[in-house]
Amino acid sequence: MTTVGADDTEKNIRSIQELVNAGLQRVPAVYIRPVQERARCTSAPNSITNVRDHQLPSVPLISLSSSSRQLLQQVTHACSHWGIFQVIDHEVPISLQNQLWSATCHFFSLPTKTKLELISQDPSCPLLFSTGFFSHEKVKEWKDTLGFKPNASMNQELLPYFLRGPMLNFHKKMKVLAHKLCEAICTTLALDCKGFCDSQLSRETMGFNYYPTCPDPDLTFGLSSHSDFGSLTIIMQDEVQGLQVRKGNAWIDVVPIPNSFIVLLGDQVEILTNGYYKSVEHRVVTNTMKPRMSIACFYAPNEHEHVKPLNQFVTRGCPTMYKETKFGDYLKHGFNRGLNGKSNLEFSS
Ligand SMILES: O=C(O)CCC(=O)C(=O)O
Ligand SMILES: [Fe+2]
Repeated sequence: MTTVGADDTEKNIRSIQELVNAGLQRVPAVYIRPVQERARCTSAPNSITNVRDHQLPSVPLISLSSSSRQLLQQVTHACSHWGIFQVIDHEVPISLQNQLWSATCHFFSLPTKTKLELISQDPSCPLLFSTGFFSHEKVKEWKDTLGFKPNASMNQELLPYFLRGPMLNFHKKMKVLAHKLCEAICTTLALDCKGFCDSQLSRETMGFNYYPTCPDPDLTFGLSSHSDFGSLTIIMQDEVQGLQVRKGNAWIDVVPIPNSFIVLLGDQVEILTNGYYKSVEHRVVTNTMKPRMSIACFYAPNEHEHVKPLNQFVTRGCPTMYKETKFGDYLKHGFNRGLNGKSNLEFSS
């Protein structure tokens, strides 16, 4: 087994997966979190309970084939107490999910050089491969990501042949699911569904995440604590546990359930509802045993859209908590600042 020393790995890092496959035995310095930010640290001033130490509630599980009354009750509960739920009976064919998993596994099994060759430099190519979350982040995340940003003028021919079909078909099915979920959420808020969903789901992106095994999971995160910048995120995760959500003072594991999706409320829902529904803080921890993969579909307003609390959520007893902000500026601020809990909401405060 080759040993890759920390010093070899700090320049030009393109793929953490490649370093791990080459036998990396220590976490390189650029991936090491300051002590107070680590997952298991109990001496941090605002330290929160380690999820494994206590008997904690689990993330709500909702069947989309429930009666509409039951469905709305469950969505109301999940959105007002959690900002996250898992759904089953969603009508996204398991065969399509499996096709996309196989294609994604194949992509991540390729050498970094081949991965990069598959991603065209043509500006109309909607794909981007990266390590960590941002190219300029101070401490890197323990993950590699293939980002997909579909748009009307993208050249589909530039998508790698083995990913093209499953990716585009899955993206189409997930849009239908996103609308269904958004309509349920709107109904619980007594809002005009069409206008709300059309604007909040108009910017679509997908992230294919690969979290390699880590020699010392206590030192690093697959993805550090954050809330999503957009409105709604739907995640398909494999059978390897790693995603955790913050509930009060505890981090709770989102336990993998076969043929389910995870639904998360993002910051724009919190802004529009003036904090009535809140975005959920979440993170991904790594492990020494098995790599983890997830596919996240992000829905958000267009970048030119201005977002502010809707009138019906602003009352004398509940004055406006957020100022009007252009979503493009919110996004830019978040990307420049990096992931840090729910702090990006301060930009709109
Ligand atoms: O990998 C996951 O389960 C979570 C991914 C995530 O939170 C994100 O990409 O924003
Ligand atoms: Fe996220």
